[in-house]
Amino acid sequence: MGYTAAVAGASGYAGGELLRLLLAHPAIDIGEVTAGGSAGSRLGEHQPHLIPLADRVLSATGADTLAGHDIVFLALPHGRSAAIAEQLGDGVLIVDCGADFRLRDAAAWERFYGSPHAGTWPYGLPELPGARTALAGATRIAVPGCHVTTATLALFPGLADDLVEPDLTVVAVTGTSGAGKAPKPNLVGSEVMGSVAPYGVGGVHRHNPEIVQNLSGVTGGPVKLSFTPVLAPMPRGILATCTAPLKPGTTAAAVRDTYRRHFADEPFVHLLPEGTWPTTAMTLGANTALVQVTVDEAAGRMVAVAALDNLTKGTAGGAIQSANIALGLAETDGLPVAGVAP
Ligand SMILES: NC(=O)C1=CN([C@@H]2O[C@H](COP(=O)(O)OP(=O)(O)OC[C@H]3O[C@@H](n4cnc5c(N)ncnc54)[C@H](OP(=O)(O)O)[C@@H]3O)[C@@H](O)[C@H]2O)C=CC1
Ligand SMILES: CC(=O)N[C@@H](CCC(=O)OP(=O)(O)O)C(=O)O
Repeated sequence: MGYTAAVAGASGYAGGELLRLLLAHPAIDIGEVTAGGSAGSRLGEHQPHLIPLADRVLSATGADTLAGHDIVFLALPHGRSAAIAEQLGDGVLIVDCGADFRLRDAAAWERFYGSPHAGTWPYGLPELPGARTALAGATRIAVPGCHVTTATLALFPGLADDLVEPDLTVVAVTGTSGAGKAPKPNLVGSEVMGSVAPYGVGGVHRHNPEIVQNLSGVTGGPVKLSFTPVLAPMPRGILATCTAPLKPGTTAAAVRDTYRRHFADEPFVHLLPEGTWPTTAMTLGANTALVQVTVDEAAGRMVAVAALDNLTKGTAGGAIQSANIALGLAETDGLPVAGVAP
């Protein structure tokens, strides 16, 4: 059976990546494409790489333009999803790339986002234990933040198998497209090029509570996290270096075996061969997350590194993967597994 999907925020980075992937999806056709201030203009003005869609005209984002589709992908600024979802009703699958429905803890939401909590939707990270069951048949999906997907995939097997203490450090280097298309003061070209810069330092980044939510869900107990994002002069990609203290008796072989087992049946998450470390380049344009793990004996810590493309597995690809599960399609439909190299 064929489905039709609308994409809201089609002029932005996440919307553009959704459209690129949906063009190759065997069971989903592209319906309405919508935007904010760009409504009325040709899609080709904003996404010149999407040749087959160049002459589509962006419409205004609203329940009227988004209604009548089987699926609505929302790639809008935070805070816009609840009103749209309410007006569209229950008979449509809504997949929100924004943050509005990711957190379960309303107090944490208010502390990090500074606005009232909209609610919680089934969480779109299929590889997390139990997630596929919650996603099957869902009509609402909250797509994780891109740093969150990277850190969660790097760390959850070690925590799930009780090999490490839940006292975690994550340093995640990210490309600039994670910040969206709208101009930002710290994203002026001459300041980004030729330099790397930390931001959101000291536990204040809004992905902190989401990483903790995922990993404390795995351990069933509290999780301590120090998370530092670092902006790098590249358009796409995230590489997260994650460490945790080893529990007594944990060996390098046990760590490797655990990661191999957890990812064995995953179509998109792979433990690389021993000695090969992930790079962002290996994942560009693919829905993959590539992981390597080792033990730093002298420091007594596990070191897990994960790389992914923030716009693909980190947003649009992850959104489509979860939508495939919700609709009962093959999870891999329309999703590339090979990156672009060099
Ligand atoms: N970029 C990434 O790596 C990731 C992004 N996300 C999330 O995806 C969402 C989109 O992000 P991204 O694509 O990067 O952002 P962009 O700034 O690139 O795009 C934003 C889109 O939203 C539209 N828009 C802006 N304001 C309004 C409005 N008031 N009403 C309707 N449409 C509006 C814009 O249209 P117009 O051109 O008309 O302004 C544009 O299409 C965000 O919630 C973000 O947090 C999630 C994970 C990772
Ligand atoms: C480089 C950069 O600024 N990246 C963004 C993360 C993008 C993301 O995952 O977005 P949402 O959680 O907003 O959906 C950031 O760190 O805020």
